[in-house]
Amino acid sequence: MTENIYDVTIIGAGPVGLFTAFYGGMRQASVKIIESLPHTGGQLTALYPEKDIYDIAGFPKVRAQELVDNLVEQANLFDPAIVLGQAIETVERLDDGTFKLTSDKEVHYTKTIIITAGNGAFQPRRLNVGDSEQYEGVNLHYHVKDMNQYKDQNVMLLGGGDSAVDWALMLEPIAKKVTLVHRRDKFRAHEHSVEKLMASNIDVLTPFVPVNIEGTNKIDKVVLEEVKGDRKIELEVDSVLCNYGFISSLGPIKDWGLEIEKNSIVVNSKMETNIKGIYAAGDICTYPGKVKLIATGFGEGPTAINNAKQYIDPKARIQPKHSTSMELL
Ligand SMILES: Cc1cc2nc3c(=O)[nH]c(=O)nc-3n(C[C@H](O)[C@H](O)[C@H](O)COP(=O)(O)OP(=O)(O)OC[C@H]3O[C@@H](n4cnc5c(N)ncnc54)[C@H](O)[C@@H]3O)c2cc1C
Repeated sequence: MTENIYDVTIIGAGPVGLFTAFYGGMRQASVKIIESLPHTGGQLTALYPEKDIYDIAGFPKVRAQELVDNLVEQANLFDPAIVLGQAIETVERLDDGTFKLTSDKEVHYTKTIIITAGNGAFQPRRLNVGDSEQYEGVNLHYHVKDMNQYKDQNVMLLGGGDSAVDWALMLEPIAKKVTLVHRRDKFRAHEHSVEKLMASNIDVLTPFVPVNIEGTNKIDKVVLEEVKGDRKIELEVDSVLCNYGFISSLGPIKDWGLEIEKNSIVVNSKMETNIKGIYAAGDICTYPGKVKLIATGFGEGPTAINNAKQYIDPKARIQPKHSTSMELL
């Protein structure tokens, strides 16, 4: 079993988790990173992939998803194990001092843990209309895994943010027909995308909400109702893509015995929590003067790694060698 015990397991593959994974590799730790969503990137990918960020050191401007792609490329220099689609639920310290982490699907063994869980595990906000739950993964989806799955289909998208509008635009050339339904006349998405939407062949239905779905083995029909009106529309669909955003919750991590203050994990200047061997960094952690920014998390991750390294091997230096002295490839 020893080969399955990682030096560091990072919970959460947001920007801070990804950079922490890179840094762990640079300090020659074996690293596993576990994320509840089916993709990396945390808030950047889930909430604002197309927005430009201006306060990342060295980047006058960078698109959120581009920053995530770069962080993944940087982390992959050291080949960390990346586990997607698993929310970590419980932790147990074993007799030899290592930890056993249990997700909703698997167990993981590790010498140290760095929690970079942001606001907690992200889950898509669900449709909750009729018995919609039974169609999840059949023809009701919350993520696009493969655009070609929608080839020549009648696709209905629900939502008014960037994800809904961007996916509608991307699916338009592939699907037979795309309908976008939003409960308000005004879209929250980027102005430029909304302009493109209005000039496209996408059927935009506002202000409408789905009130019922009909089908047997899959959703065949969606019933829409006008908000504050009495118009009803029934539309036949092949697939429904719901983009109502995400909800996040610290969930079971709250019960691990960690010191929690206002939904954040209390750490000291070494990023240590009150449980030896467990560290926290990024939006999830708090200490006097903490600010929740990507830039601060990018400093906290390396601090956590350097101290975790010394926890595993008391002879290891906290102060790392400079990356410029590393020979890569
Ligand atoms: C609209 C918007 C604009 C922003 N603009 C800026 C900006 O311009 N500059 C800036 O510095 N900051 C900005 N921020 C804030 C920035 O996004 C956060 O500070 C940053 O995402 C924090 O990174 P993180 O890695 O700590 O957490 P997150 O990005 O929240 O990632 C945490 C990840 O951990 C996962 N996770 C949580 N719990 C578990 C679990 N139990 N098991 C497995 N996985 C788990 C979550 O699913 C999530 O993917 C913005 C935020 C928003 C919403």
